Amino acid sequence: MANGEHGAEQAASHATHPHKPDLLLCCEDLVIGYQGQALLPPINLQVHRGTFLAVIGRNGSGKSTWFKTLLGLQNPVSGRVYRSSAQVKSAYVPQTSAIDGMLPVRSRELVHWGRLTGWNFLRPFSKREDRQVVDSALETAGAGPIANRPYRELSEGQKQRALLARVLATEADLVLLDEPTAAMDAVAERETMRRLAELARERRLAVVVVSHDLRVAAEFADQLLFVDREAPAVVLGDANTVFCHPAFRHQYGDDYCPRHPSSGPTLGPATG
Ligand SMILES: Nc1ncnc2c1ncn2[C@@H]1O[C@H](COP(=O)(O)OP(=O)(O)OP(=O)(O)O)[C@@H](O)[C@H]1O
Repeated sequence: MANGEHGAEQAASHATHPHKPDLLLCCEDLVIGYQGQALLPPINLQVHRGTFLAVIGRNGSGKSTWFKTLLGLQNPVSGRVYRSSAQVKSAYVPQTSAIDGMLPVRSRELVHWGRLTGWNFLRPFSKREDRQVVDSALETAGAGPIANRPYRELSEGQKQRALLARVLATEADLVLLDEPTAAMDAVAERETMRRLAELARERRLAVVVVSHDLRVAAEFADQLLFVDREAPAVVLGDANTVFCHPAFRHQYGDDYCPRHPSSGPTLGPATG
């Protein structure tokens, strides 16, 4: 997660957007990349409360870089990221855990820390409300049974659940998860994605997840964002729109597209 490329440009890339109900975040002609070199065509999209967006694409296509740019950890090459208000609270679980695996804490404490700021972490479980939120987050993430186990003794998939619970306990408006199910078995992955979709709807959160399981992503996400450096292309839409796009079929084949179209939209930058 560490990134040394903060700069003066960063402040300019985040500004308050005129109020719109449910709008949390907006990318406007956002070009992501490094050292001024674009990785992808411009990204245009809006992230609203109550929605679940899955980001898909081959390795190295720029998914994590987009997350880092949304979070202000990486400067855009050009374009803007707007938040609808300065109060929009984001939570992020990076792809490779930034949590030290040797930390001598139980999962429950790790989740509780997600709610604390400053030195408060020295006063664990001070409020009943905190305990309830932590229990609910552990339950939602399917981490209830491992709540009292030391984090360092967990399997990778169990660690992912504990980290997911930690993010949920922050009660953020916008939750960004970079491959949260990568180390889970197929049953746990489906269950986690289902819970995330429910969470988005019930708690009016925006959940954005990077996933390499295309069918599970399509089953639960409201929209897919497909990014591809080879075409290059950025395609936003429902599963059929994305899976039948020529750039997607070029990478993943025709099997995902129910129409198997012989011709489709022109290959190239496509933003939604
Ligand atoms: N700090 C950096 N400086 C320069 N290039 C970088 C930096 N970090 C990543 N890259 C490059 O940017 C490209 C996109 O990387 P990114 O991690 O965003 O891909 P990804 O889609 O998340 O991949 P994966 O599915 O493998 O996690 C890659 O070619 C990567 O090598």
